[in-house]
Amino acid sequence: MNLDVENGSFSYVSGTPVIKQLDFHAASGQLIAILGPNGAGKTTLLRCIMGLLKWDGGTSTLNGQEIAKMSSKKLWQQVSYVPQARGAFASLTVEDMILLGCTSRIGLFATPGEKERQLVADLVEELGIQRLLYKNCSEISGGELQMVLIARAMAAQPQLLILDEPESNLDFKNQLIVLDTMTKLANEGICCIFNTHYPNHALMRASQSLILQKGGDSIFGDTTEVVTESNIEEAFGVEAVIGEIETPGQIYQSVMPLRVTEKNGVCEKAKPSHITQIATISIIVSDPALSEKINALLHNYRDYIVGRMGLPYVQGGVSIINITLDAPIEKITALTHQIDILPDVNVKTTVAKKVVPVG
Ligand SMILES: Nc1ncnc2c1ncn2[C@@H]1O[C@H](COP(=O)(O)OP(=O)(O)OP(=O)(O)O)[C@@H](O)[C@H]1O
Repeated sequence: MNLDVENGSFSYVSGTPVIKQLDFHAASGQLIAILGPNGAGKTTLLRCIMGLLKWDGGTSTLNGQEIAKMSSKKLWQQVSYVPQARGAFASLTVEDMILLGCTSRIGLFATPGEKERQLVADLVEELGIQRLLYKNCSEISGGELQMVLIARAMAAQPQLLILDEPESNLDFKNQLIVLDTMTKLANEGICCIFNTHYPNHALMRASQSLILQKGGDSIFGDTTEVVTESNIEEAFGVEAVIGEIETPGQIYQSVMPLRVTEKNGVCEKAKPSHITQIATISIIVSDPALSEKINALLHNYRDYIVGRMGLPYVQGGVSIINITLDAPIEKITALTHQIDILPDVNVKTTVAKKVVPVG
């Protein structure tokens, strides 16, 4: 699956752009976060991508085919959308609401069979909402409805899952369930794109991020080059620090907002360093199926890798990979992050104090 937005521009009112000349690429297996202040245009962007709003200029294509020219049947067989869980919802049971997600595959007037009911049972179990199955959607909370809408979208078994603030409204546990579910789907090859108000969630899970600013400017790339302290300040007008929280199993990056600065400049990707540093990255993988994904990631950084040692420790049920890099710090950080967001992988990077000027 490949989704491409080329030169996308949109405004509701002529002369007041919401999105300006956006270029954006998403592929199977990616989990992509879209960030930006309230009213920047994140929902508008999702709606433009899916053809629910018409770009003023530019196109979205899915596997090379322009979305605006696709039949809605063909589009919704491949794409599922989870809108924000606001407003009134039809008086359906949770089970029937989730079964609706199957209609793009089995047809609107077909009766769902045992296979579809089993799929719904599996989904509610995965999302921890079994207790809601026979309740009415009008009698559940906003957060519960959010989980039901995610289950409905997953029931369609899409190639591309687009979610508008899926973790808003949810408590810590359900936020993690949603993040884990999106991560799992991405690792199964689905592409997930989600709007979020949590830069931490982008840092924890997203391989790529897009920040949309008020006025339509945007920046897109690897999460570590986009979700930076300076871009948070430019886009949100908030001074913030990105720190690390170390647990025995993992190091997490976390954003702490400090104060309102009202700065409102243009976001930029982190500038490449003119020095390289020697670093070792130690990886412990407990799921052998992930080795292929890690190899593909390492291949992208092959120009910087100066040493590599793999040690399958079968008795312990893990594989240990040690990588030595000579690379600009942002490449070291980016590779560490790409590995870190994989499930069942521990990664630890040590950077040597000596720095080497490039050239
Ligand atoms: N149908 C509409 N007609 C005119 N203006 C609109 C319409 N929908 C949204 N807007 C405006 O477009 C801008 C972007 O709105 P949008 O909902 O896409 O932002 P958002 O980034 O998703 O916001 P939030 O984070 O608050 O959910 C806002 O200024 C909003 O007021």
